[in-house]
Amino acid sequence: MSVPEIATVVGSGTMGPGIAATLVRAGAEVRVYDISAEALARAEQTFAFASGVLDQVGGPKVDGGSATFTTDIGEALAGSRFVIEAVPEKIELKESVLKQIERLVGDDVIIATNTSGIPISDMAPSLERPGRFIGMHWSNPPHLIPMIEVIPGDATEQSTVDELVDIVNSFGYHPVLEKEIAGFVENRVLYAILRECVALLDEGIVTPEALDTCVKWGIGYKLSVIGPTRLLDMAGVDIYAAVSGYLNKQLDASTDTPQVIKDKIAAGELGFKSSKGMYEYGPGEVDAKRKDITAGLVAALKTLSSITPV
Ligand SMILES: NC(=O)C1=CN([C@@H]2O[C@H](COP(=O)(O)OP(=O)(O)OC[C@H]3O[C@@H](n4cnc5c(N)ncnc54)[C@H](O)[C@@H]3O)[C@@H](O)[C@H]2O)C=CC1
Ligand SMILES: Cc1ncc(C(=O)O)c(C(=O)O)c1O
Repeated sequence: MSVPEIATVVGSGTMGPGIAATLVRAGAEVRVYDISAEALARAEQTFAFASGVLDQVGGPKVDGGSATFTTDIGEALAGSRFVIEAVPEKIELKESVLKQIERLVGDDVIIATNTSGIPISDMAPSLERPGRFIGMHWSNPPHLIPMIEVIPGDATEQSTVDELVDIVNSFGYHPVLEKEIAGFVENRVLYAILRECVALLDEGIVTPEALDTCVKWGIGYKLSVIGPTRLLDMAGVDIYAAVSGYLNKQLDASTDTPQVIKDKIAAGELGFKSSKGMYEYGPGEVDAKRKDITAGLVAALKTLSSITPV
């Protein structure tokens, strides 16, 4: 199966435009919908940027893809064969948007959610046809991270799972089929790392710059080639037993969002979007960092795609 001829992206903030660019490159006629005209205007620009990045990467391209941007949900969903919801991570909002979508599409249309980790079965009861509802978790930036978690809920039909796996394969991404669990797999791992990182910073064990160097070169570089399961074999399962025996009980085990992060939110220090977060950014610096991150990911994607999978 190829990517559906007509697809709709609902919610066009950080994730929507890159998702749309990926689907368009795979040949789909994509309608991008958002309730906010301002968000859509920004999305047109980020979509164009993401499409340019995909040209730079130079992967397979299917002719005939196109994108239109609209604040009219009926227009966005008319004739659509596949819908990906990417509105903010609030369950009540998602449920109401999902219901709205379901009323406007055919019975056999797949409705996927890009939730970062809300269990699919928690949202499914809001739908009349939960069999066609499924988790499709893209990673940020979605046009450059070629892995998508596919998460069926209790009521998701097997045909929905199979079709989504085919769709993900059709644009050359790696589908990762998982059993349902809060946070799914990627964010459980990422948030275990981030919890420890924030604790180490808060305790003054390491500076932000030194932490980033340590994790990027000591862990990220290595894991981008070998993966954690293989890493256990390379290090030795006996080493893991020896170290985890004394270390696991010392690791941060807090269950709430750290106070230092709550303080930053209260101060409006949200990161790139407010020019101050964990770091502070001078004029033009956020754009420069975004460009460097894109260039780095493009180079790494090309290299990692060309090496033997381990
Ligand atoms: N930002 C990230 O790194 C990642 C986010 N996600 C998930 O993807 C989803 C979207 O995240 P972001 O793009 O970061 O959010 P965002 O806040 O940047 O964008 C959400 C967009 O949805 C629009 N919206 C709000 N209510 C709407 C409605 N009723 N109908 C249509 N559009 C509506 C907003 O105007 C906004 O443009 C969330 O569930 C998030 O957890 C998943 C992977 C990575
Ligand atoms: C900090 C953070 N949180 C969530 C996600 C996600 O995948 O949902 C990401 C991401 O990189 O995609 C993230 O960086």
